[in-house]
Amino acid sequence: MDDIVTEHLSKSYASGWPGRPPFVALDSLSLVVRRGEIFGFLGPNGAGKTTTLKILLGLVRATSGQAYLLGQPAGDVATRRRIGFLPESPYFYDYLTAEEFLGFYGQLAGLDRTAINQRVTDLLGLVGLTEARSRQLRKFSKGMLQRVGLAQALIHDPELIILDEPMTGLDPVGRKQVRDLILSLRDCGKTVFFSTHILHDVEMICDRVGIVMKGRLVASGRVEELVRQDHTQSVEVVCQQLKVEGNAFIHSLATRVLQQGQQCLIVLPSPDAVDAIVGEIRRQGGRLLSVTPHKASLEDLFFQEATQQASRPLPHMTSGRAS
Ligand SMILES: Nc1ncnc2c1ncn2[C@@H]1O[C@H](COP(=O)(O)OP(=O)(O)OP(=O)(O)O)[C@@H](O)[C@H]1O
Repeated sequence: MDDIVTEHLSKSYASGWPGRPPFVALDSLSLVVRRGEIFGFLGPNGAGKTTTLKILLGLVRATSGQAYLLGQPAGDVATRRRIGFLPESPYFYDYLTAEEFLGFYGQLAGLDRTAINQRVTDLLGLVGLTEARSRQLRKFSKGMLQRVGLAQALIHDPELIILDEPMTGLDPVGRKQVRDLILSLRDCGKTVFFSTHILHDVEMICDRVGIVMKGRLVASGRVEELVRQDHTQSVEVVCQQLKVEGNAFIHSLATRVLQQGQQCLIVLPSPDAVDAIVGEIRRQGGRLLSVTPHKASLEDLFFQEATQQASRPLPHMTSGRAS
């Protein structure tokens, strides 16, 4: 079962200037988030992440394309009750205590007093804020606020949880706490869809990832699969007692050659040339010390896509209506 499906989702914003074409924030974005998985929606600033999330939640209307959540069209009111949402910059009522804040959202969700009390206790425990139950939110750190915000998104025990940049602005400890929370939500059978521009968080916890750049989904899949697709995997060969200067054969195969004293580092663009280089090192009387494949990371893939997208002109609509 798929919890989120988007089909050719596009969104253009009116430019606000007469004669200037609308700005295309989303360009035919199709993705699928499966039940019970953690899906990271990764992209740089302005890529269209928040726009996508707002469309999913029915807060913004797509210019074209379809979006379904839990099998129903995005914006469906009954389905909204089964979804939890943490916005990028949530507003906190400073003078409420954590308990009052969550109680307020419990009331909005239509829970009765007994259910609210139980839920608030459970959630404060889950997010590690039991001790701060009666403390006003104005006395909370940023990390604590983010965790109470997450508790707010979970007050009605939703099946699908959508989080907009939940780790942004947190220190490493705060980020780990939020990551652990997301993992524990998956353990409880929830589906989590979160946007971020922090690669490390995606690599650490996501089952699958979608990379969005300039409104387009440029890659999607399991992190290992995406990285494997990347053919730029390089290999570092380290050897001794080899004079590389003037060796045209080595220079023709290597992307980088560094001689430091007796030691020499040869970087190859792919594993294909390893045999030839090792043979040449031996022929020249060198001593092979190590051959280390450099596994391409999500970061490499991200930057590769970013560089390609940067050379693409900004999307503008030439016709059609923006809303
Ligand atoms: N209401 C709006 N009117 C006009 N342009 C908008 C509007 N909302 C967003 N945009 C533009 O659409 C593009 C995508 O914005 P969006 O907020 O979806 O990106 P994002 O990936 O969430 O970025 P960030 O990580 O900075 O929050 C940006 O260029 C933004 O300036």
